[in-house]
Amino acid sequence: MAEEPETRAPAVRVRGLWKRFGTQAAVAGIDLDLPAGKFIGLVGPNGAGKTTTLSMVTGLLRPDKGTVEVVGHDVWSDPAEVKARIGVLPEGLRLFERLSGRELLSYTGRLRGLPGAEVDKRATQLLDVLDLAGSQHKLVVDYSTGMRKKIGLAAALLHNPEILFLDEPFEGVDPVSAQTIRGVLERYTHSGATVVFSSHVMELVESLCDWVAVMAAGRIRAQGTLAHVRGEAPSLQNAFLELVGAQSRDTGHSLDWLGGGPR
Ligand SMILES: Nc1ncnc2c1ncn2[C@@H]1O[C@H](COP(=O)(O)OP(=O)(O)OP(=O)(O)O)[C@@H](O)[C@H]1O
Repeated sequence: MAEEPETRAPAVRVRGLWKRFGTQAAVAGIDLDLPAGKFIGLVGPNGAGKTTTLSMVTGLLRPDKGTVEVVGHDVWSDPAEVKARIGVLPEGLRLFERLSGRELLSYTGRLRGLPGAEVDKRATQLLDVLDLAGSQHKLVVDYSTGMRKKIGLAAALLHNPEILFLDEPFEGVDPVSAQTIRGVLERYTHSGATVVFSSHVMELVESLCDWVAVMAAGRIRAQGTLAHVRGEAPSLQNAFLELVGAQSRDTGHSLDWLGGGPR
């Protein structure tokens, strides 16, 4: 199927990216061209290399080999330019636990060089939209998993980045909060910004994303528009299982002791 012609420069351009941990290649020489202004899903099974890839793309982990450009700037030779343009919600989000949600946003906004009054205005709006206004004076250490994701998202959005990278943003989030996060992200991409997020949840990716990259065992198995990656398969889930070679996997026949029979 023909891809739509892309007029804007890619949001992310990755060439020959490698990362090894000991003898294992977590990311094995990948190339990626992520278009600007799209809602992009990076999908793959556990251990595929999604977090390692996102960490290298956002300047959190140094690659062994390869290059990453974000909106035309090299992540490793031009880090300040890149970091000013991106927002990141990393995996295993580390936050300043002894600050309240409101203080965390004030601190983040000032680190980003925003004027105090603007930080206050944006923080109030984000806390409100993300349904955290009632907990804004609570310490982050006392936040639930979903609240931590939401305050992390608010901190990542505060400086109005061009690209937002989110590692499993919906994990541990209840359906109401997920809907709220989804609304914020949809509004953000409709204004021309780019979202790149990792997930295992195919239904979610299928309903949110217009562009998908499928990763397995450290390699990119497919990338392109949702329709292109789905191909003839009835759903993204089916296409994904085929791409990662999971269709024929033993689904537990060897566990003949499990369930009925003697205990
Ligand atoms: N710091 C590390 N030290 C050693 N091995 C690592 C490290 N980080 C990742 N790995 C290994 O690299 C591989 C890719 O891990 P990664 O976390 O990138 O996968 P993932 O696709 O994000 O997985 P998941 O969906 O389970 O979070 C895994 O086999 C993992 O064990």
